[in-house]
Amino acid sequence: DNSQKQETIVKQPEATSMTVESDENVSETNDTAEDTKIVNNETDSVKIAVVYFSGTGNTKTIAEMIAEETGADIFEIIPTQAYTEEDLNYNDDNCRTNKEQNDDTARPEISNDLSATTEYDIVYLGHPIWWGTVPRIIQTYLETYDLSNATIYTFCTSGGSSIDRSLSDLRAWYPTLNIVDGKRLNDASKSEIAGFCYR
Ligand SMILES: Cc1cc2nc3c(=O)[nH]c(=O)nc-3n(C[C@H](O)[C@H](O)[C@H](O)COP(=O)(O)O)c2cc1C
Repeated sequence: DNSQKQETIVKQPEATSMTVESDENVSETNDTAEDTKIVNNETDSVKIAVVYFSGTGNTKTIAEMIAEETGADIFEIIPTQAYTEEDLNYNDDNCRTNKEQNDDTARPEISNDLSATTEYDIVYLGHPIWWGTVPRIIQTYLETYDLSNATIYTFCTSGGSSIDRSLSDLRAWYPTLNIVDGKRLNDASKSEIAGFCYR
C-alpha cells in the first residue's frame, strides 16, 4: 500500500524545497520534516526507471544491478510470445528472431502494461544486441509508450558488438527522444555500473 508507506516518509531540510505538486502524499509530509532522513526513494525529486528486454537473462542481470545502484523502479518488457531457444538460434536463417530483425515492420507484441514507465525523468533502457542493433520489441515499446519527456540512457549486452549502431538507429528512428548516451555493459562490475549511472 503506497499511501501508507509514504506517510512514514520525512525529509531532510534540503529536500523541502523540491517540487512535489504532483504527489499529494509527499507534499503533506513536506512541512513537518526537519531533521529525519529520507527513507524511501519515492521522495526523490528525480524519478528513475530501468526498462529492459532480455532474451536469455544477460541484460536482465545488468538491469537489476543498475536498479540496485540507483534505487530505480524496474520494468521488464515481456513479449506476448516468449522467445524459445529455437527462436533465438540465429544460425538458422529462418528462426523467428532473424525473420523479425530482417523485417523493418516487425513489432513483436508486448504482454504487459508499461504505461507507468512514461512517468519517469530518467529511463535506463536495456536490450541485447540482435544483428547489430536493438531487438524489434524495443521498437514496439518506444512506439507504444511516449518517453519524450524522459532523459534516456541505453545499455546493452552482446557477444561482442558495440552499442554504437543501436544507439544511432534509435536516434534516427525516434528523433523526438532525448537519448543522451548508451553503453555496452557485459559482465559489468559494480563500479562500472556506478560509472555509467553517475557521470
Ligand atoms: C538473434 C540474435 C542475434 C544476435 N546478434 C548479435 C550481434 O549482432 N552481435 C553480438 O555481439 N551479439 C549478438 N547476439 C548475442 C547477444 O547480444 C548476447 O548473447 C546478449 O548478451 C543476449 O542478451 P540477453 O541474455 O539479455 O538476451 C545475438 C543473439 C541473438 C539471439
